[in-house]
Amino acid sequence: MEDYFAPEEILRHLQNIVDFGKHVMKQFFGEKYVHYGEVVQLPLDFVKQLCLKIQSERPESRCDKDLDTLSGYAMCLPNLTRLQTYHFVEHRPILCVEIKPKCGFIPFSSHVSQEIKHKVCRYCMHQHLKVANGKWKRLSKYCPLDLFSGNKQRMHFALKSLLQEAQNNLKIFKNGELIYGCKDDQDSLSDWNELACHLKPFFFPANGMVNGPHCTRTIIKELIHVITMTLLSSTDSCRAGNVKTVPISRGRSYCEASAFSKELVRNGKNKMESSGLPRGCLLYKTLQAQMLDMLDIEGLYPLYNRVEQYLEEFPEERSTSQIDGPYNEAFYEKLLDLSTEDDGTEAFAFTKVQQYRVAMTAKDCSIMISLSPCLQDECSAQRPVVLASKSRFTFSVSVLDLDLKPYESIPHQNKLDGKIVNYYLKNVQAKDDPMMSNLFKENEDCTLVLHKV
Ligand SMILES: O=P(O)(O)O[C@@H]1[C@@H](OP(=O)(O)O)[C@H](OP(=O)(O)O)[C@H](O)[C@H](OP(=O)(O)O)[C@H]1OP(=O)(O)O
Ligand SMILES: Nc1ncnc2c1ncn2[C@@H]1O[C@H](COP(=O)(O)OP(=O)(O)OP(=O)(O)O)[C@@H](O)[C@H]1O
Repeated sequence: MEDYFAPEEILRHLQNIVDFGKHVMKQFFGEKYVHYGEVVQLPLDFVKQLCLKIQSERPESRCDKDLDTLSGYAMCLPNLTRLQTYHFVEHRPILCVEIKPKCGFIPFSSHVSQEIKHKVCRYCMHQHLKVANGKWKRLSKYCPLDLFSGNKQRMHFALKSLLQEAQNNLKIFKNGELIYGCKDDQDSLSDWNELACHLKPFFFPANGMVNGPHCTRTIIKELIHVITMTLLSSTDSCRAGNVKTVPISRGRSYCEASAFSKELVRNGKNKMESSGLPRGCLLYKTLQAQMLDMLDIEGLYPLYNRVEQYLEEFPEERSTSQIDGPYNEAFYEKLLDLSTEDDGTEAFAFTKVQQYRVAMTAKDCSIMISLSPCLQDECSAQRPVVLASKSRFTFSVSVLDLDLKPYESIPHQNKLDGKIVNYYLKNVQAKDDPMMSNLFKENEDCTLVLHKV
């Protein structure tokens, strides 16, 4: 049975989304990166026609969610596949890369019960379960810890891996139209050739290159370089840069399952570079918000149960606790309390639950990078510019999908965490090369492990 929501409930829900962007995410991520939009009213006829028109374009897996055609309320957002920073000459071609980076850190919480969670990141573990469940056909070599490392070599590897297996983590748009990503049955080689054809005029406008595999590789390299540079750029400053935040160095800075880490070990190198992210870049801000999950779901779940018990006893407290909004300044202020010492109070449990919801949101958001070619004499100090070998781009970086994750999804998170870890332990780690994990131990503890010969 479908849920029916009264128009005023839909309006409240949409207003909550806007408020959350405006009062919370904008503070964490920065003014320029967040576009929270506004709630608008639309004629019902228009909404119905729109719904019919887009139905065939929606991914099948999302079609269980119906579009609301009854309330007449909708969210109006800028088109983030276009440049956000300036009113730019519209007829210029625009390239947009959308990345859903997922969780970029390994839990550092002492509540974690399985050692593997301190070694292998959730994305890499989850990959195996997703392939087993048929969500994707192949494992991806992408590891979020490489992308969030700030080390260019690791970032290049992560981006190349995303280009090889885009899954739902990478999309590329040209002039607002999807040209890459979102297909599981893709043959990445022929797809790269097709992608390179689209990209060639952007990166080699003088057209001095012939086609072929060498040309494709060169163009893909240029693309990866440009994405890396924009991801490391700091085009905004915000309050969270000045307030106390979770030290980014907490937890391990690499994931044992990353193909990049494994390759290093195989080549006899045991030093994993993590150059660190510049404080102003969007990746850094995303990671900061993700790290509001300080207790891990294992430490958080008992607190969720405490909140549940309390609300059962005092249901009227649900509105004062702001679980369902309003997501205003006061809500934001409460999120800044980073203490992890449990004093046994409901207040502590409420704060940690809300922080966890914000962290979950940041773990599932997407980054949009829009690039538009510009000429040398058009560059000015106010316009961020990124250089490729034979071209230059002005760009904007934005964050997308910032609706606060529901309180009700916490039990699901808890179950899923167990499933991911158990599947990995049973089906993957058990079969892994034991030599490999010994090498990692050497690297981690800086002690010599003597192997029997
Ligand atoms: O739990 P995860 O990590 O699988 O994330 C879900 C995403 O799957 P992914 O792992 O990115 O393929 C999932 O992505 P897809 O819809 O499968 O592309 C959703 O973003 C889901 O959010 P929501 O429940 O629709 O609000 C996401 O659920 P939340 O956990 O963020 O609620
Ligand atoms: N403001 C925007 N500008 C450009 N593209 C967007 C914008 N918002 C969403 N998109 C595109 O639409 C995709 C889906 O967006 P999002 O996840 O926010 O939709 P949703 O409402 O959760 O979808 P669903 O109705 O399937 O649940 C994004 O991954 C992105 O490619």
